[in-house]
Amino acid sequence: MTLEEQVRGKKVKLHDMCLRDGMHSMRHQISVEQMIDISTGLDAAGVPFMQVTHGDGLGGSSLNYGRGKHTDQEYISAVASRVKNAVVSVLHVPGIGTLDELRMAADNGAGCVHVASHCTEADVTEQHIGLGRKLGMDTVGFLMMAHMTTPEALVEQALLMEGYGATTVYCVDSAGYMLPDDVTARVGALRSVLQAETEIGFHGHHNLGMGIANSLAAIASGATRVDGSAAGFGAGAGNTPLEVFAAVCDRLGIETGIDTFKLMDVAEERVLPMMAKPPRADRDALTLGYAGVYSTFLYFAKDAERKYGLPARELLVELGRLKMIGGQEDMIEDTALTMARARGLLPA
Ligand SMILES: C[C@H](O)CC(=O)C(=O)O
Ligand SMILES: [Mn+2]
Repeated sequence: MTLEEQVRGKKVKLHDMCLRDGMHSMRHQISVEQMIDISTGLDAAGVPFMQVTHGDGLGGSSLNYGRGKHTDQEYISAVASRVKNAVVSVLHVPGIGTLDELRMAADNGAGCVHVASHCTEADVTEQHIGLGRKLGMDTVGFLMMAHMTTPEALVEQALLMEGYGATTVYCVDSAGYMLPDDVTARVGALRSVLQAETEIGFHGHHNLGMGIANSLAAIASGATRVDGSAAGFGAGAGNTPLEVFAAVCDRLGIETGIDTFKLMDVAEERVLPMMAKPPRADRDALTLGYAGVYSTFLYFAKDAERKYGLPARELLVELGRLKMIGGQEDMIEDTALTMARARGLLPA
């Protein structure tokens, strides 16, 4: 079967990430006014879900991850009180965010939660998925850095999340490392084992320029939810550019319910002007995808380059070799210092 034959007529829910994943590229400094401008535009374009929080999710505003311009509560309440149809979602990483913060998000109008863990650590999500369900939220298990484990092992983790109550489970290509066959293997494995009523999602990064191709592979393998960002605004080289993906879906007969021209206008007129630096696969962002490194490490590595004269690309390759994962942001500085000292860039 051709790809078109595999996907034509499928119904897919697109989820915009520019106001959450894009936070990484803005060092978490998006203003409430920008949030309102963009979220109301996305809503009018018919985007069914949009995510709003600090880039690292609820409670992310900290020394380790970077302080946010506003609190999560300010962002969530501002957006949720203005959008008419879209569901406002939050990212929630147990250990960064607390159960109280999840309650706060629901109280302020968030209707969906992505409960995230590293792809081999789903057991930390039990209480949080349970609370999401109890609060009546659309509760999603979000398995990050999914390239670091096998399809079979990913299925085991997804089964845990499903058992805790997640009604959707995501395969997350946090590093933008996967190629379409990697996505097909993982999403296909999830689809063949999880219950029929459990939805499968895919969240891509565009570090190797594969966001669109990988999202199509996910749909062909059974995913019904796909994340992307207007104007591609996300960590690393950005997420799957949502307006481009919506246009591709139109061409292939995939039903998204989105007004593609309106979404293009939001990307062009509201998101693009906000970006200090539009994400692109420069040599550092490309290295994330090439070496399988967490996309959110990009700006930390660029900071280390400025401070110590250590090429960001070389630091990222080392972080990949050390298999550093989300939550180990403090180790970026540590590794940079070790490398800089070893190279005589700093006193021993
Ligand atoms: C905290 C990360 O930005 C979550 C995410 O979007 C990813 O893993 O990708
Ligand atoms: Mn992401």
